[in-house]
Amino acid sequence: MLSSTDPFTQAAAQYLDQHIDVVNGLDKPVYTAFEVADQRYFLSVTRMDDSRGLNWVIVTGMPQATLMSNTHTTLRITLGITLAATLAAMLLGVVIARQLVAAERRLTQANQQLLDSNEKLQYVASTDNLTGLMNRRKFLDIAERELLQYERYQRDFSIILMDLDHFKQVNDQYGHNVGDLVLKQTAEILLHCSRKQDAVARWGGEEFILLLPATELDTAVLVAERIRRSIEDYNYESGIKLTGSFGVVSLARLDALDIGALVNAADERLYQSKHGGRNQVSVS
Ligand SMILES: Nc1nc2c(ncn2[C@@H]2O[C@H](COP(=O)(O)OP(=O)(O)OP(=O)(O)O)[C@@H](O)[C@H]2O)c(=O)[nH]1
Repeated sequence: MLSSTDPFTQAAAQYLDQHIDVVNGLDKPVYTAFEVADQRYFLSVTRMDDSRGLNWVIVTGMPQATLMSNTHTTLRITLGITLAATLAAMLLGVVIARQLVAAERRLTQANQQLLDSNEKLQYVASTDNLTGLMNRRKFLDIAERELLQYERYQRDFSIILMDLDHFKQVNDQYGHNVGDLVLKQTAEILLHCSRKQDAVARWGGEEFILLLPATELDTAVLVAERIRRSIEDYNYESGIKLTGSFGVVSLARLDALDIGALVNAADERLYQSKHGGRNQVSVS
């Protein structure tokens, strides 16, 4: 019935012959395998009826070696693509991670620089550049805060206003640079005579101001006296001797809920000291 000498065709024909009953009853493809002359074949058999009523049996087959080689090639390509994709993804991940780390480092540095400049700006805005003491603006900030504390808790505080006596003569006699040095030395005396929590500021020129928190008038007068004596005893630059005049007030005694009024009252007492002969502390 079949004239082909091809072993696969022969084997397929033989298979169909032996299984013709099974093939006739097929409603879906079947797959099978067999060996012919030490060669293993895979076979797929599909039955089909066409529109003219003819019955067809479609047989496709392939030697195992060819099938395996095709499968291996497909597998190798799939594996190759997967490996390449994984490596590319890892590489991309590493590049992105490095970029992120670098960006974060730059952001942290910029943040730090901003904080540093902000700190410097605040320092410059609140410091007297000759003496290093706080300036008038910073002092007034602190005084306003103390005033709030007084309003809420009735915590009294005192102010000492001090002016060096005849300071003009220092400048005239020794020059402005020595005058500057004397002002710096005075600032050191004030810091030395006060507590850490006291606000010590340069009010302007050769005038200084102190705010003593939680300090009543009597204690503030003692502090002012201690400063007065220290200035009197101090040997300034070039052997200069100086004195200072003081005005002292406390908030509770004045009952003035206004820093301006408080400083004005201290200034009036300072004026009394000047007119009373200088080198003294005036209270009322
Ligand atoms: N070297 C120096 N002198 C200053 C500074 N600020 C103000 N002065 C000087 O301080 C002097 C103040 O003089 P006056 O206001 O007459 O006061 P005084 O000589 O201390 O006299 P009394 O206050 O009346 O005892 C002036 O000569 C100002 O030029 C400063 O930053 N450095």
